[in-house]
Amino acid sequence: MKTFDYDTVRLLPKKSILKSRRDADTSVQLGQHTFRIPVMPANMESVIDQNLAEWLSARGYFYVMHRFNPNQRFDFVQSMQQKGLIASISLGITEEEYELIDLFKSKNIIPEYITIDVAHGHSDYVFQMVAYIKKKLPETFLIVGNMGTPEAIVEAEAAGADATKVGIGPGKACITKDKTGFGTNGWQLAALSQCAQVATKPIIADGGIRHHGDIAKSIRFGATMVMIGSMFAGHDETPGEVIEKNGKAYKAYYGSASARQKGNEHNVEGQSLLVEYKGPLEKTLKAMKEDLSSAISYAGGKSLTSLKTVDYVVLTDY
Ligand SMILES: NC(=O)C1=CN([C@@H]2O[C@H](COP(=O)(O)OP(=O)(O)OC[C@H]3O[C@@H](n4cnc5c(N)ncnc54)[C@H](OP(=O)(O)O)[C@@H]3O)[C@@H](O)[C@H]2O)C=CC1
Ligand SMILES: Nc1nc2c(ncn2[C@@H]2O[C@H](COP(=O)(O)O)[C@@H](O)[C@H]2O)c(=O)[nH]1
Repeated sequence: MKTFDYDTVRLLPKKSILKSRRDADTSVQLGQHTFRIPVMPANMESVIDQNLAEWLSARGYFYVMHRFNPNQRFDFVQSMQQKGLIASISLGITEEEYELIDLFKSKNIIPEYITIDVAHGHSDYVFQMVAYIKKKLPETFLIVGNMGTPEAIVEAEAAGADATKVGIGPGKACITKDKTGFGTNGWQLAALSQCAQVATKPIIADGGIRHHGDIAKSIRFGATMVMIGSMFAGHDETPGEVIEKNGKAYKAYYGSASARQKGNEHNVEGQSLLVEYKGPLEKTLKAMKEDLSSAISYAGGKSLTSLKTVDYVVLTDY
C-alpha cells in the first residue's frame, strides 16, 4: 500500500480567479449550521472549557466540548442554549451516557451536536450508542469517532452517524502506535483519503495538523473539517496557567488517555507535554483564515470546494 502524510504532500496551484484573497470564502456547513472556518478545537480538557466554548460559538466557530466533567453536560447544554449558542458535547459509551441521553429526551433539551468520543470507534458498542442517540434525539447531528479504515466508516454511516472522525494515533500527545503498534500515525493523510473514498457523509480529520497548510491538505483528501489539539492549546483563552521554564512561557497539553487525565495507569495511550504559550486565540484564528484564503486562491477557486480537486505531488526522497 502506498502511503503519504502532511509533510510529504504539496498541492499544485491553478490559475487564480480572485482579485484579492479577502474575496475567498472559508466558511463550511456542518449539519444545520455554517461556521467561519473548517476547524474545531479537540474535545480535550487541556484544549477547551465552557468559557472557550462560549467564546467560539458566539463568534461563529464550531467547537466540541470534552466529556471529562460528565455530570456538568446537561447544565452545559442548557446554559449554551439559554444564551442562544450552539450546544455541542461529547459522549462515551457507558451506562451513565445512556442515562444522559434519556435525561435530554425527557426534558426536551436537544443538543445540536453530539460527538461519540472513543479511541477505537469501530465497535458494536459504539454503534449501539449511535442507534440509541438517533432513536431518542433524531434532530441532533451525530459525529462518531475515532476511525481509521474504510470498513469502519461504512459501518458507522450504516449505524446512523451523520459524520465520522478519522485519526487513530496521529495526535501530538498520542503514544498509541508505541503502546499498541496500531494506527494512522505517519500516514494520516493517506488514511483520510482511503476513508473519504467510501464516505457519503462528512469526515473530520483528527490529529497530526502541525501547520495551517495541513488544513487545506486535509480538505483536498476528503475532510469537511479538521480537529486540532496541540495548535489550539497554549492560548490565553484555552485552559491552564502559563508556566515559565528557562525563560520561556508554556501551557500544559495532555492526552485524554494520559495518566494525568485518567487518574490511573491503566491503558494509558497519551502523554503530558508543554506547548509554547501563544497569546490571544483571535490572532491564530485570523491567521488560519488568511492562510486558508490564500490556499483557495492557489486552488483557482473562490471557496473551500476548489481545494477538493487540485493536483498534488508526493515527495519521495523527503
Ligand atoms: N484518537 C486517538 O487516536 C485516541 C484518542 N484517545 C482519547 O482518549 C480518551 C479515552 O478514550 P478511551 O480509551 O476510548 O476510553 P474510554 O474510557 O472512553 O473507553 C471506551 C470504552 O470502550 C472500551 N474499549 C474496548 N476496547 C477498547 C480500545 N481498544 N480502546 C479504547 N476503549 C476500548 C473501554 O473499556 P475498557 O476501558 O474496559 O477497555 C470503554 O468501555 C478519549 O477521549 C479518546 O478520544 C485515546 C487513544 C487514542
Ligand atoms: N492516542 C491518543 N490520542 C489522543 C489522546 N488525546 C487526544 N488524542 C487525539 O489527538 C487529537 C489532537 O491531535 P493534535 O495532533 O492536533 O494535537 C485529539 O483530537 C484526539 O483525537 C491520547 O491520550 N492518546
